[in-house]
Order: sequence, then structure tokens, then C-alpha cells
Amino acid sequence: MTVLDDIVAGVREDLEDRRRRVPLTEMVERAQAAAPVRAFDLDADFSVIAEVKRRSPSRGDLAPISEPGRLAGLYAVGGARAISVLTESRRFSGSLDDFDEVRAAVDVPLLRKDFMVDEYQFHEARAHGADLVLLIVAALDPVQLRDYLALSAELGMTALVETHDAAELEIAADLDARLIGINTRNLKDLSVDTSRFAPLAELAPPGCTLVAESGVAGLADVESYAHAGAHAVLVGEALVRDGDPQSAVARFTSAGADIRTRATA
Ligand SMILES: O=C(O)c1ccccc1NCC(=O)[C@H](O)[C@H](O)COP(=O)(O)O
Repeated sequence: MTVLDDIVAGVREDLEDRRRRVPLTEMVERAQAAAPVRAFDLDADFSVIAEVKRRSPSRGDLAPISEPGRLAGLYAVGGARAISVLTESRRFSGSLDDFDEVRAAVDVPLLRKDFMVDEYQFHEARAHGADLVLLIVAALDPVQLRDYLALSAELGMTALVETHDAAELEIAADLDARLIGINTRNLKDLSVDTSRFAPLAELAPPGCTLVAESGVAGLADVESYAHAGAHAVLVGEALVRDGDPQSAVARFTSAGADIRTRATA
């Protein structure tokens, strides 16, 4: 069993508990009654998607984050274009409670960062006020990918379609995904190799908004991703460990924007 299979198996078990408590029909109604979606700006010069991440399978405990809403507030003041909140509990110690706290604290678009493998989770995400959801190509078959991309759009949410290699990028391109992530974390051994981004970025479909995911330890990584064509970076560990996450988001955003503006001038 791969790490991804193992994570997904746990996600499915936890999901069944929630579905027993709140059936799909009720969750659909809650999603319909949710506050309107806040649109993620796909055309910004450069965006930081700042993540609320307590722990991870690869790195263990990262930060206790006793007040996720407060951390998200600092990200927002620093200029985060969106905030990613991990809601997977077993491996990342995230939760929908964290998501709710963040939702109550900030007005920026929120990404529900989870392993989305069932229709229920999309309605649930919207019911909790999500504006973006993650679709991991490696975790879904082609029919699920197409259906969940359509369902996300139907619910008004933007899907971040996450890829790891050329074959997955081709699948994302065939789906006409507008927001495509290239995650430089290998899902088999969980190692991160930021140098994987540049050659893959060249294969991204023209016109998409490209997000570099994982491995940002500092400004040099943001700059190198932006040079290679990233329009956004998704940053977790470096921000939750930073003593001043607000300034870190601001620095990353302006460094990336400088490079992207020069590249398109
Ligand atoms: O972070 C992990 O160890 C991990 C393991 C298995 C699947 C996904 C995983 N991470 C999800 C992510 O994509 C990252 O949280 C995100 O890209 C931020 O990465 P980082 O800035 O390196 O914390």
C-alpha cells in the first residue's frame, strides 16, 4: 500500500462517520445555504497561498497552532491571496473545526486542503465556506477527476488540480483545468525536489495559472519557482515555523511579483 492509498483509506473511514451524522441530502442543503464564494484571483501578478499545517507525514509535528484563526489573520494582513487549511486529521492533525475558525477570522478565499475522493466532501467543503478545493490527479481516476472538477464549478469553487509529473500534467491539460499545481513532493517516498518544477512547468498548458507546491524554505525558492513560470506558491512548513508569518508572506509575494512582472514586461 502506498502512503497515498493509506491516507485515502483513513479519509474514507472518517468520511463515513461524518456522513452517518449528517447525510448527503442535508449536506447539499447546507452547501446551498452557505455564504457566497470568494473568488480566487487567477490573474494576479503573483500569489502566495499560505497554509495552516500542524504536522505532516514527512516532517512530523511542525507547529502547535493553538489559534488557527489568528495565524490566518496574519497571513491575510501579509497579503496571502488564499489560505489553505488542512482538514485531514490522521496524518496532518487538521480538522473542519480549524477550517471553521479560519473562515470566521478572514475574508480571503479558503482552500479546503484534503484528499477529496467522494462527492460528499465537496458539498461539505462548500457548506463550511470553502472557495477552493484540491483535486490530486494521482488519487482519482479520469471519470472522478472530470466529475469532481464539474461539481466544484457547479458549487462555485475553483479546483486546484495537483500534478506530479508530465503524464499527470497532460491529464490536467485535457480537463482544461485553469488552476494547476505542480507538487515537487514525491508521493511515494515523500521527498521534495524543487528542481523538478522547472522542466514540468514548461509542459503546463498555456493560459493556466500555475502553482508551485511544497519545498519553499525561503525567498530563494520563491524566486526560483517564479523564474520557472510559477504564478503562485503554496507554502506550509516555512510559514507555520516562521516567527513573523505576516512579513514572510509579504516578502514572498513581492519577490515573486517582481520576477513575474519582469518576465512578462
Ligand atoms: O507534507 C507532506 O508530508 C505530505 C505527505 C503526503 C501527501 C501530501 C503532503 N503534503 C501536502 C502538500 O502538498 C503540502 O502541504 C504543501 O504543498 C505545502 O508544502 P510545504 O510548504 O513543503 O509544507
